[in-house]
Amino acid sequence: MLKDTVNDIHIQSERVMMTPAQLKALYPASDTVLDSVIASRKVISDIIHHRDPRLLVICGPCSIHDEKAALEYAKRLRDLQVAYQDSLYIVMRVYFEKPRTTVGWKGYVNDPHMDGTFDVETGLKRGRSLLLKIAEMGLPMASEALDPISPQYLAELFSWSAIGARTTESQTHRELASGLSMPVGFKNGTDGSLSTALNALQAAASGHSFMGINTLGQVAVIKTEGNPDGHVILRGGKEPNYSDKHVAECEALLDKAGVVPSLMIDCSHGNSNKDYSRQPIVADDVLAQISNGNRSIIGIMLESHINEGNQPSNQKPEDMDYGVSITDACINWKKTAELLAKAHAQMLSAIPDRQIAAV
Ligand SMILES: O=C[C@H](O)[C@H](O)COP(=O)(O)O
Ligand SMILES: C=C(OP(=O)(O)O)C(=O)O
Repeated sequence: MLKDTVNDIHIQSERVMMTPAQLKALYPASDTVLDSVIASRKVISDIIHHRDPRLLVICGPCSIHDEKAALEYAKRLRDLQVAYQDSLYIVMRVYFEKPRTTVGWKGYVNDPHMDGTFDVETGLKRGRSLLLKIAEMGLPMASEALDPISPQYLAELFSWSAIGARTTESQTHRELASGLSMPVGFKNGTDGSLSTALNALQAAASGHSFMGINTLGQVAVIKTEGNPDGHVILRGGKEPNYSDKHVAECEALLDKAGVVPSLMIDCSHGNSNKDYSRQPIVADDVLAQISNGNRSIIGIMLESHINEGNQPSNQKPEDMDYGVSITDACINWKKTAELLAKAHAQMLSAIPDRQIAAV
């Protein structure tokens, strides 16, 4: 075949995929699962709007690469979710799509075999099947909305989403967030810029019209209503930004913009200086702020796995250590359980003071 010298000159190949509707038919969600997703999105919205005084905890591996380990982690987390439900609302990070600073493995959907074969359709199938298994345990799940097409395949099973530090400034992601069915947190920029997240929050609260796909896989103009459950996530940048001084600065900006004074602190990434072992230090500081009367902090994020640290992603799956992250380093299960037990105790004492009127 003659190579077209005008169009697609940098495209090597294309593969037509099954539609979102076909994937959903292959891996259908039961009414019980869908009801629990609806209920958990409502709880999270209530926390963001200060109608529920509990602390939202988005906790789990930096990325999913192994179904067995993900399910074992989910079972353990579900036990703590039930045990601490009076004080914490625990949601598992089930991150299938990874943004990269330059290049690297882009996640379970993009390359599920981790060998550069980019078997996206298998990634979506495995992803949806795993989400259903975790949802059936009754554990709500969180993701990063990175690819603008994949939500049609997977988003109905997520209760919370993040727009990441590398995409908060992107119009595509703001439009996407404006139409997502769950609450969305916007990270500050990788350089620490708060205005990036604040602008995103405001942009996504508005309705937009943009090109996307529908559930039948057809290209469509999507008209959205705007997402009323946006909030900022402080994740640090050139320096950490979780201290009371940084929180006060963010509160002042939210106040000036007339938006709901709700923010989450990511204890990892720039806030831990990318040293996973610092996450409990950040969490301690945040919990102390809450104990001292802070009202705007509605949640924390933790990168946690069964075993600590991380390992290279370019090994054969059989050579990989079980339950160890292949992207950012994570705290292990023991540290996670200790941290959540402490958070539970501190939030139980703080909750009576957090019973403030709806915003
Ligand atoms: O949370 C994960 C990482 O911080 C993010 O995907 C960027 O990773 P990278 O800098 O290793 O590419
Ligand atoms: C990529 C992530 O975070 P950030 O956008 O803050 O780097 C993440 O939470 O996985």
